[in-house]
Amino acid sequence: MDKVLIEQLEVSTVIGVYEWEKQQPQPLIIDLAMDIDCTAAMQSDDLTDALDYAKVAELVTQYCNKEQFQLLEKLAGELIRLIFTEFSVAAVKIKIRKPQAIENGIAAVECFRTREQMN
Ligand SMILES: Nc1nc2c(c(=O)[nH]1)N=C([C@H](O)[C@@H](O)CO)CN2
Repeated sequence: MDKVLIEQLEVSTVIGVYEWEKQQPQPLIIDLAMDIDCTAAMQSDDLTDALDYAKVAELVTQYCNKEQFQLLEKLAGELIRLIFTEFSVAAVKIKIRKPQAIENGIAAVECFRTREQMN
């Protein structure tokens, strides 16, 4: 299966379990890998036959700006659901890094779901 990727997308969102984390946004870095058949775009050279990664990046950024969750896992699941709703992709892998979470490393979650698994 072909993939369209977005790597190291920087977003800002209110996220965290603790009260101090709920007071202001913090940065997250998101990697996305979306399974999609690129045959039509290969043949036509037309963006309307492709998954427009700029539109996915804009949607994800805007969603993070306005929503608020406690866990990275919840945000990952909601972003996967949103991408399946808006775009014709067969599967999504998402990795969300939270650079400010731990002092001496970078915490992250990585989730993969097919469209069938989300139905
Ligand atoms: N698996 C997870 N563990 C933790 C999360 C999370 O979202 N998923 N979040 C926190 C806190 O919000 C932490 O980032 C504060 O530093 C702790 N563990």
